[in-house]
Amino acid sequence: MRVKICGITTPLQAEAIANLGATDLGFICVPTSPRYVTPDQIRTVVQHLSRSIPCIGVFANTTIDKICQVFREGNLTAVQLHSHESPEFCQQLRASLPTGVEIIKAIRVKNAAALAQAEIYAEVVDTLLLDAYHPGQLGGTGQPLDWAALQQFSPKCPWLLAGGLTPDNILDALKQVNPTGIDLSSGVERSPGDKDLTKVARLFEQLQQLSLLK
Ligand SMILES: O=C(O)c1ccccc1NCC(=O)[C@H](O)[C@H](O)COP(=O)(O)O
Repeated sequence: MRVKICGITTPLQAEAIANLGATDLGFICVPTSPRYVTPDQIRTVVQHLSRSIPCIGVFANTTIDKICQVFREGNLTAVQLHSHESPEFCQQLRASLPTGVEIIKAIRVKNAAALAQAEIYAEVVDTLLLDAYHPGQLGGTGQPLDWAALQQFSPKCPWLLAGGLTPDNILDALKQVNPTGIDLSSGVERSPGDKDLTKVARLFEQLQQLSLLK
């Protein structure tokens, strides 16, 4: 299973989290976030990783030019769009990024209509990410989704479950929902941007238990 740990800010934590089993690292490129990292900071983290692992930049309310600039300068490998980007925006971004770069579209699930909207994006992006809707925060909210309402969600492309996942609730979530992967941020933190390696380790212990059960 794909396990993306998002809101990475330091080389030491990135390396430790990759070694614990994360398949992807997420970097918040949204200046208003407490987890914001500059392209220089991302590049430093990426350069210090002892092995290559997908590094995803998370963007919101910005332009294609800016995304492409940060993508290049940060040495990123994929892009996650976390705001109101239209399907046309996703297509234009695809044409502007190097061939093969993964585009992930986050859908903040406010109601059933959001799930229907997700099906439209599944035609133009590589991967979907379902996150919690919060009126005042774009992401990293710690709010779980209604997992029971996602049992039938089966888009045409791979998808990641996000929103308020923790080492304590991950097994419960994955018993109800069957995503391609998961994304965690605040559930494995001490404070915004400061990951708690003990919680990350416990997450992977829990996931190990799940693979033994399956
Ligand atoms: O994490 C942020 O601060 C953030 C700010 C602006 C846009 C997106 C942001 N995070 C995106 C993520 O992919 C988070 O991992 C996702 O929202 C889940 O967060 P959490 O509920 O804390 O696990």
